[in-house]
Amino acid sequence: MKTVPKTKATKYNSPKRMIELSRRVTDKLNAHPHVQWLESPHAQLFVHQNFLSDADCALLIDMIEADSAPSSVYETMKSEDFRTSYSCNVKIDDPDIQRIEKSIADLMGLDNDHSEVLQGQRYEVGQEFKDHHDFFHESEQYWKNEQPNGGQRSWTAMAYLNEPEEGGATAFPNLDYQVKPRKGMLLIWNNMGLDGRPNLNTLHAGTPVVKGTKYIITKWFRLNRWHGRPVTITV
Ligand SMILES: O=C(O)CCC(=O)C(=O)O
Ligand SMILES: [Fe+2]
Repeated sequence: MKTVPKTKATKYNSPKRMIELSRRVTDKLNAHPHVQWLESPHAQLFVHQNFLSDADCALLIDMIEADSAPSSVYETMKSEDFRTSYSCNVKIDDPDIQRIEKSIADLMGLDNDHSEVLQGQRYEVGQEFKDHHDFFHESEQYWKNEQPNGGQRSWTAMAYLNEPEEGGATAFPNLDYQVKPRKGMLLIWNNMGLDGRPNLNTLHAGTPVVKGTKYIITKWFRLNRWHGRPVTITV
């Protein structure tokens, strides 16, 4: 696996604890009858084809749509120009959201309070999320702020809420994988390598939607407890 140059091991990125997490999650997922391992020597990726019910997909889409109304919205990443989709943090105190969040954390054997607030995204035709890593690049300025706020991102879970008519696949260029959106499907991967350090081969993109609309939810887990609260912007 291709990993980043060695940085100092701290409680915010501890490779030892990342390796423990990796074992815990892979054991849990490998034992699950409906989870498939997407075989790759370069990264740990899994898929659950039928994770979310149609009703849950519908209520999540409704929530993403409602959030785009000109009222009070949560917004964190809109400023990143490589991400042209519309994104929102869903209502964290909604009982359905809490149930869905818990079901993802339970499936993976991870603590829900180590994950960031569930994020919803809508991509219209032409919108995309260009090549990026979900882990934090520890040489960047933002890493200082993220350290006490849960530390490094460990695992990602993302679910497709619908199927755009064309385009919108999630591409992993270093792994030669393109995952085509399927309604209710959950895609899970480890952002760390087998050495417990950020794995550059997890580079991925939400490719442009060609026809239709794409809706997803993403959940990023941290090594430690996440204390972040979304910033509220009133439009
Ligand atoms: O839209 C996609 O397929 C990828 C989304 C993604 O990479 C993310 O939310 O971190
Ligand atoms: Fe991502």
